[in-house]
Amino acid sequence: MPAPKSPLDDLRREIDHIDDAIHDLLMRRAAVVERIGAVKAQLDDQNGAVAAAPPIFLRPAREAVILRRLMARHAGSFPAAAVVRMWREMITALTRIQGPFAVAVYAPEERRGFWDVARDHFGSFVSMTAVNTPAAAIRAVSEGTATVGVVPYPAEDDADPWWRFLLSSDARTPRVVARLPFGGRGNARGEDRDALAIALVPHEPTGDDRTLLAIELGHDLSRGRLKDHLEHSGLAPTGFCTWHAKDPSGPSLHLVEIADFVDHADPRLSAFAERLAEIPVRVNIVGGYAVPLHLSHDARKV
Ligand SMILES: C=C(O[C@@H]1C=C(C(=O)O)C=C[C@H]1O)C(=O)O
Repeated sequence: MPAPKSPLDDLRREIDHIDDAIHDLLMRRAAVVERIGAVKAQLDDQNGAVAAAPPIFLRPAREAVILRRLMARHAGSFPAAAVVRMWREMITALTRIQGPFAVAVYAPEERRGFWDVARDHFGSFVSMTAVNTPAAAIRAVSEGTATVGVVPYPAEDDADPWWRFLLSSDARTPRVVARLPFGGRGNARGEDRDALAIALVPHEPTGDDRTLLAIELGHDLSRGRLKDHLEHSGLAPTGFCTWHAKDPSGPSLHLVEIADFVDHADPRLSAFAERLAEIPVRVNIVGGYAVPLHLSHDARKV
């Protein structure tokens, strides 16, 4: 006599069908990503990319737009933060089928939190190396041994800020391209501040962005005045870090975060330079990032 049917059997069969459908879609998505990779490599060739430099397939802005769009339609009991984690694992896994991908993370013994947020963002199967200084992460990206570097979000008290090394407009100087975590810290260890991802890809707009400007001033100027000049030029600052070479009254370098996407052609930058006509000024776009998601579900708050 056949065993009586358990009420679980039908439901589990339904799960098996759903899993097949999800799996089919994942395989289909991989095939489309491969086609996108081929188009990107072709475009890179047409744009005369340096032949010796392998194409970089990562597009952090597109990734942010994908996740924002999904979170806007998300409903039901599936935790939103878990959806983001699954997509993050998938996106890097698929970017890796387009071409090489490796991450260099500033994660010395006592700062393991950066390793965790990098792993949450780039997935658990990507090649990831811990380095002991942010400068080493920058070097790895610049030399091509890493596709992405993960460095601490700048802080006011940094004695030797890493962002000073991103001032060159040379094609091998990495740009800031993302802020981590993008979908909440989850169970990442430590209370480290956020991290920034750097890579040799352009800073692209997503519709909700921050831009990091490095402003070199020939004479010292108070932060209040600098802030006024920026605001009057339409560039609303949301954060400041200042670095003085040696002499506090001499030239200073400011890293200013602007609450918008800004590129070199932005008329607000020329308006700003005009306002500062009497002071030698050099503005460098260090990159920027898509504003991270604000998810109500975070493991720490449960
Ligand atoms: C597929 C692409 O390449 C990468 C993979 C993405 C994805 O899996 O959706 C998104 C952006 C890129 O980092 C793309 O550029 O669209």
